[in-house]
Amino acid sequence: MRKKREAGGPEVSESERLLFGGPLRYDMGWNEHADAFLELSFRAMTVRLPGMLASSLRLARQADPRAARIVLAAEVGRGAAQAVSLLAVNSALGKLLAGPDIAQRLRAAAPALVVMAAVMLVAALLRAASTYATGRLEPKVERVATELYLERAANVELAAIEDHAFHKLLDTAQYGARSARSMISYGARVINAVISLIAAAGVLTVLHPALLPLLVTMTLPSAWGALTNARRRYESFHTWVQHARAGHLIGNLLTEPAAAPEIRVHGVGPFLLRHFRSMSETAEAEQARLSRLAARTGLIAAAWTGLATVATYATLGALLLGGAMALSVAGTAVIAIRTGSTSLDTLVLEINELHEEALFVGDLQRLYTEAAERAIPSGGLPLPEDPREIRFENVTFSYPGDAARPALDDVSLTLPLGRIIALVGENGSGKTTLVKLLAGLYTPARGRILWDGVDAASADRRLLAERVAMVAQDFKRWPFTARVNVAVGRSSAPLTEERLAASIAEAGAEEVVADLPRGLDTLLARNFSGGHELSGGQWQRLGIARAAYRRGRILIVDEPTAALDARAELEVFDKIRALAGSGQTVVLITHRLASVRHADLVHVLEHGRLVESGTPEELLARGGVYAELYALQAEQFTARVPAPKPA
Ligand SMILES: Nc1ncnc2c1ncn2[C@@H]1O[C@H](COP(=O)(O)OP(=O)(O)OP(=O)(O)O)[C@@H](O)[C@H]1O
Repeated sequence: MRKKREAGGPEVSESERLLFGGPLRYDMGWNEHADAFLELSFRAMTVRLPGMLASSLRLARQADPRAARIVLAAEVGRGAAQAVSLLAVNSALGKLLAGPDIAQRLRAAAPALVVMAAVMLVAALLRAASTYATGRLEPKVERVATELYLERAANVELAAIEDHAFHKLLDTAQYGARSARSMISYGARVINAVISLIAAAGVLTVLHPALLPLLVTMTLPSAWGALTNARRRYESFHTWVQHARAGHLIGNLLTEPAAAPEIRVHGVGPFLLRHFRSMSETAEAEQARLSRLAARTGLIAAAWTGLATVATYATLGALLLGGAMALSVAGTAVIAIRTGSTSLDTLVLEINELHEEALFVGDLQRLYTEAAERAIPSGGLPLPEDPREIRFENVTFSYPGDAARPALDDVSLTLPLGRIIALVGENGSGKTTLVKLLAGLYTPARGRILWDGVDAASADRRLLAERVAMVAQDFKRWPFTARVNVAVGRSSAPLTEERLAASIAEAGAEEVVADLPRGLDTLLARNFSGGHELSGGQWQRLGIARAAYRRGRILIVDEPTAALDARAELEVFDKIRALAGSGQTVVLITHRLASVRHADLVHVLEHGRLVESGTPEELLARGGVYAELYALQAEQFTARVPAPKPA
């Protein structure tokens, strides 16, 4: 409990409450970390060390096997060089401090001194090789890890992307690739420090058995301090990652073009700035808390190290005084203790850094695993080549966290292919949800969606998506050229001018393209130099062109004319009708009931339930929900048009 409060830091700021409706801290309940990754005890870390090194090495080998081999060989070589160098020092000191004649002693020590020089040269060369190979390796490792992250994230079900817990993982795992990069150099240094430590420890044990435990005692406090701080930093990072994202969000809102007009007209700038400052101050308070604790831990560790150092050198002195150790041996011992404690200090720090980075890489690996589990399944039954109809059979679907209010409730309906089918209903009645299920973006909680006899749940999802082209209500306005904005409808197909021109004509978007300063090569992103912005209606035409470019058998258009003027609306519906005439299935969602009269079949939804189905004429004649909505809209146009005044 104490840890939880510690990481939670200051109280929830007013800004968090007002802008985001509550605290933006992830709850760091320990049960979330069943794998005990946060258990940062020295023993736990040492046990995990080989695994961490192995995972770095695996990534490195995947990214650039040659560079990985060079780094590994160079670091092992450097460690070995240090061992040889210590032995040479020992031998040189032994020769220099024993014997009568100084010239003779120097001669005797010369081979050892030559060995020391040669070893230094080799070590320098190895260091250069390692620096070069590490520098080559690091960006590649980061790229490989990032690619994996993006690939897996792009391939999960839509429901996972909308799931809060998965989003947290996406949030934290994004730092993993950078950590994977850093792990390379930390890993290399750890290997190097381990080997040189083994060398120093070996030499010390040979010199006197008491020296090794003393060396370890000297290093333990700094190990403890580094570990304690690392755990605090990691815990805090996890708790605060969402808060940090919100801070960036406010910062971006202040500069992005989409928000710029409202910021100026409504004077939102100072309001956002105030909250940016307040959120930053809350985050700074957390940083200050961490620094305060780090300083305290550092002081305690330093006091213990000081005591241990005094004890070590006092022991050495006592051994000398008592005649238990020769002066030359004591000299080597001092050097070995210094080398050893430096190596051990470095080792502890590097392991700690490695471990801290490994925690983030651990997040990344958890994301890889979870994303693989939640990936859109591959394989499955083929769909009928030319199905006659798609049937929804008692389909119920709720959005995650909203099971009490199903967005679709026991819906059974038929979508005959090759026709225009309109979905009608008031806001929130479930029309968009229905087409998302049709497109395979969600799967029903209950019931089935049958393509002739084949259940979409057991069908190959990629084949299903192949058949569908969709202009969603909030279709993506890609910040790329107009050409890409159309051709992205089927990015796997080779981009041909004929197909582009045909789709643009089908969507009636020729004028939109003709008006662009550089035609199809115009960049449709205002915030880049040379970028151009389209109006809502112009974008909508391009959206329809994109769907036409896709050439899916089933065209789903959700509010295709919402942003179009009256003339353009008529034109777009004519185009859509023409498409249906050529055998294309059109599933149309619209609130403009005048446009629905050309549909072959209309399904009316209300609160997630199907309430009426039939041709527009049948529904009008029935006098139900459709007729009521139709009458409401028609009323708006029955007012008499004023007669022109006589001249
Ligand atoms: N991604 C989502 N997560 C959670 N709830 C959602 C999501 N999308 C829609 N809903 C909810 O599901 C219900 C049906 O929404 P849907 O978008 O299907 O309605 P609609 O008929 O298309 O409405 P509109 O005419 O306004 O476009 C609504 O209550 C809505 O709040």
